[in-house]
Amino acid sequence: MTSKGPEGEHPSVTLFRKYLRIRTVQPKPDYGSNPTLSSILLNSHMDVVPVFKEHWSHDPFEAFKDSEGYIYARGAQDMKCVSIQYLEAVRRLKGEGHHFPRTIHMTFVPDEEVGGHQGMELFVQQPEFQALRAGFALDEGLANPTDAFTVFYSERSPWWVRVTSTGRPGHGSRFIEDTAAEKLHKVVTSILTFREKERQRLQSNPHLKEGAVTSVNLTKLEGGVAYNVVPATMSASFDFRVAPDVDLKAFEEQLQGWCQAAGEGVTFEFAQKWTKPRVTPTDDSNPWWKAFSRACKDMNLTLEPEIFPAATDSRYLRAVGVPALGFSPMNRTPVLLHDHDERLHEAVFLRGVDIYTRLLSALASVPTLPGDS
Ligand SMILES: CSCC[C@H](NC=O)C(=O)O
Ligand SMILES: [Zn+2]
Ligand SMILES: [Zn+2]
Repeated sequence: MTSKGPEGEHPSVTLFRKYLRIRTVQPKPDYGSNPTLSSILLNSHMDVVPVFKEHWSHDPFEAFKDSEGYIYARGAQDMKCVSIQYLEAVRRLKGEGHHFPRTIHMTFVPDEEVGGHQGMELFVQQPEFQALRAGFALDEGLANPTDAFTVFYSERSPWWVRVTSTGRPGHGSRFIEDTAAEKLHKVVTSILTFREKERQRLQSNPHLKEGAVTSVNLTKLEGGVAYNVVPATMSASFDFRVAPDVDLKAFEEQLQGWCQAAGEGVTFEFAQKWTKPRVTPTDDSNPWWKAFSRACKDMNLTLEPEIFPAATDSRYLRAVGVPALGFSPMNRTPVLLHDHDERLHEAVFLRGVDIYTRLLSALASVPTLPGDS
């Protein structure tokens, strides 16, 4: 028996008819694609963050679907949804027999959640990456609880800073001068004062979104050996997320200034220091944005362009000159990445496949650009 297509036609006949529709007429045959054009890169990371199983309503690795259609799992939003949506959209386009001028590549990379140092950071330096000839990339975004979809055109730079303070040790019963703790306290106060200023700046200006200001959190305090021993060294660790418009040299000098003002023997070191923030233009000067936003408009989707508040692999792509947008098509969905009970409604997931299908057609059809060889 031969299987029949949706309209009862033999699939071989359907394929034959699709081939006939491609206008390969001499003297200007349309072979469908143009491998000299730069490609579209669809990136997603495979790793997920750890879970606190006891806080979950369902096993985070079972992908339980409740009676309403919510799928619970670590990675449901960040970002296994996107990986499968890419694959399904490409499968659909291939199944429908589409051919586009530009090649679409998909990358499934490791280690994004721990900084991408053995993942995308390394990959973009390899000849295999160059060989993809990526002209534009899509990567992850965030859910949006409203009807709109958020799209990210830049990111804040992660600066993970450890401040170490050294001072005079001694017996815990005495008023010792110049202790590590009091100097560290000064630095902590300076940094938390800066934090409050940025928080206020964000709060008082409705036009500013989270990613447009610099955030910082005190995330670790270390030092000390016993109640009655004044330690000679103590440290405080901070997670800074520096807005892309900040002068990074001046910002580092500010850090230096806070440490110096606290006294002798206060130094800082970096555990992460991103210094190449890039912005992908979101106006019609950027043909990729034009195609992306146009396709969204055609689907009646409302876009909210923003700066990604944390860090993704997009920063490595943008830094090597590949314009990138961070987009996870999840509207009417609370932002639950890295949270307990991370979940996604199946209808939102499926609509995402439709959205990518349209977006990919538009992006892979962007006509020849000056940069294309
Ligand atoms: C400094 S690399 C850390 C990358 C991480 N990415 C996702 O959460 C983040 O904390 O933003
Ligand atoms: Zn992610
Ligand atoms: Zn993540």
